[in-house]
Amino acid sequence: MEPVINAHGLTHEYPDGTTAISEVSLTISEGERVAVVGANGSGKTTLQLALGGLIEPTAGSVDYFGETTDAEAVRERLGVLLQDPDDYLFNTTVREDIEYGPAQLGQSRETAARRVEALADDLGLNGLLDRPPFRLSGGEKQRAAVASVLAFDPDVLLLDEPFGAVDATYRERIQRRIVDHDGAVVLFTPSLDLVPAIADRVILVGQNGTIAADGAVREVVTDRSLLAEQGLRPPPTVRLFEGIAPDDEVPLTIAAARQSLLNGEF
Ligand SMILES: Nc1ncnc2c1ncn2[C@@H]1O[C@H](COP(=O)(O)OP(=O)(O)OP(=O)(O)O)[C@@H](O)[C@H]1O
Repeated sequence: MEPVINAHGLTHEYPDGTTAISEVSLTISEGERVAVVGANGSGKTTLQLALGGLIEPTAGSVDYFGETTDAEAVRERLGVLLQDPDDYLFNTTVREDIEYGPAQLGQSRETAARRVEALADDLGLNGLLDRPPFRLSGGEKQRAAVASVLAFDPDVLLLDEPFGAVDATYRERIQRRIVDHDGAVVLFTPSLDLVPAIADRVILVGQNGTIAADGAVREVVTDRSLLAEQGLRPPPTVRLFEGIAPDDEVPLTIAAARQSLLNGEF
């Protein structure tokens, strides 16, 4: 698989002297779904900003799509969703916010309108499209921000906690959109709970902004001592089946756990 992001020795120190990430090297390949997980303050957001080309790291570099090119040159292929939805919603109406990406990319009005309509249907934004974004609730704003990033169908999604404020219905829909996305997805989250349902690979950011682990989901989420060292806990099914199912068989999602119980496997 072609690399879509290649980071070499990324280190970032904020002006007050805090080193937020330290010597991070990683490759994300085409079509991969990766969760970057770490405790609060471990450096996930800083890493996202550096990978998305939104900060200039103190040291190291990032290149994209197998070429030595910077984020500016590939801006329209990267969909970066930051923690605060207000960073995305700056037009007069929600509709204009969602149409903004496709319009910037020169897509036709019809194509943009079709994508807006499909996203609005799926993410429950239909009744909200003509409202100013500041008149939305927290969860509605988050859904609108997710829609605005998905609207231009980027080759790489870098998503910081896209469902923190969102209820169960829309959490599932956003989850499905992420899983069905054709390009690469990198999800930044402080919790492993939803990770097995979304990602194939987990990168653990240690408390000092270095990479503590990088591997297949099962391998990382069943390593209890490693997770405890990083202030994290395994997903619910791994905790539930501890001592009941071996690590190489333990169901990693609620759906898989239910199926294995129905089958009388454990
Ligand atoms: N603008 C800033 N100036 C100085 N230090 C900062 C700044 N932003 C973040 N930090 C510090 O850098 C470190 C990493 O922060 P970062 O926001 O990247 O962590 P995070 O893993 O995203 O945390 P959370 O899960 O709480 O969102 C923390 O120690 C934080 O206090």
